[in-house]
Amino acid sequence: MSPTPLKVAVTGAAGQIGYSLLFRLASGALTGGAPIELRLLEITPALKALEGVVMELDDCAFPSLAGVEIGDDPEKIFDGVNLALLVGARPRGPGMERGDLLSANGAIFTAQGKALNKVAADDVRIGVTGNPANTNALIAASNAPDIPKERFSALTRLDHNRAISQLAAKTGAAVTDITHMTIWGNHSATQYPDLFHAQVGGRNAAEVVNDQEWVESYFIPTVAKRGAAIIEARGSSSAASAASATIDAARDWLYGSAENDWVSMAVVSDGSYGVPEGLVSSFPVTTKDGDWSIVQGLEIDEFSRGRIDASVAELEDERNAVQELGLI
Ligand SMILES: NC(=O)C1=CN([C@@H]2O[C@H](COP(=O)(O)OP(=O)(O)OC[C@H]3O[C@@H](n4cnc5c(N)ncnc54)[C@H](O)[C@@H]3O)[C@@H](O)[C@H]2O)C=CC1
Ligand SMILES: O=C([O-])CC(=O)C(=O)O
Repeated sequence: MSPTPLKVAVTGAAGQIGYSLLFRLASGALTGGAPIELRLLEITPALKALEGVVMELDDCAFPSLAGVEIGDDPEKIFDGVNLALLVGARPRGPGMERGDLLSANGAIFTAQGKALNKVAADDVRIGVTGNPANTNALIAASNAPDIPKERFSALTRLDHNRAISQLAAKTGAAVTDITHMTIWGNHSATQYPDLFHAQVGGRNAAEVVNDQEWVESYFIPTVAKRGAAIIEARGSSSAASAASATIDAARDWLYGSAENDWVSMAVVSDGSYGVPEGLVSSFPVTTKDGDWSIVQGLEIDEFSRGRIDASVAELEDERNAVQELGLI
């Protein structure tokens, strides 16, 4: 008998990220080919477009796709889901920061948090991609009091992957030689991609690069502002790379991160590294069997401390703003 399919909800399924994400999920990229059932949530006016996407999913005849359900009612779509990928939200346009989306998108995550609280499976994990991702995860978690807060995370894996790619290009190493990369803080222009703990072929990345000017003036801003550069070039925000990172993050969370390495995930802070408890902030984490733990004991020098603190201060401002809006 084939195993019970993993029930995965995707919100905003008719959007640009959805158009890449659904086909990767259905082809087995998350489950390694084990059966997956897709539960796709959209707003009512987008359901017709979503029907077209489902026709295309059918036409791929993916062996691992065990079923697809679509709808506009979160309580129906989230019923019994083991994983919810919350992608659906308005993207930013040119000249906007992701934080500008707080009030527009915050309400979506209040309603979805409540629905997940009511109907999701007991083992549910919730990954938030929709921006501003960290604070949307905080909103969803705050509205789902029966789901442990550790089950919510926000996506900084795209930033993590961007940082790996930039470091590989600079050093001539293969991406597979880059390990121990960390994104700290918010998925925003204040994020801190940290080269001081990263490694290239087992050697300290900052020492291999040996160019603090490149780190400060090129590497950090290129990674932190990559989303804006893509919007500028493409006219719309990153989609296929965001879908790919959403899968990388979910796969590692459910099935475990690589031995002798770590990944970046925005998770609820327990106070580690001076990040106030309760904020959803990106940390170096290892994952195993659906649980994550923050890597402990890393030395944080003055430069890194300043960068982490600046991003965390922005997260505190976002938390205050959504508190004032009554969303948490
Ligand atoms: N964390 C990250 O690394 C990244 C996050 N993003 C964010 O992901 C989000 C989605 O991006 P795109 O797919 O490009 O946007 P899009 O506009 O193409 O698609 C969003 C979809 O969400 C749907 N939607 C809106 N409200 C909804 C609701 N209440 N329930 C269900 N669906 C709803 C819309 O109808 C639309 O089809 C944006 O907020 C974007 O900024 C994008 C790239 C990277
Ligand atoms: O920049 C944006 O608005 C979309 C996004 O989050 C990213 O590409 O990192």
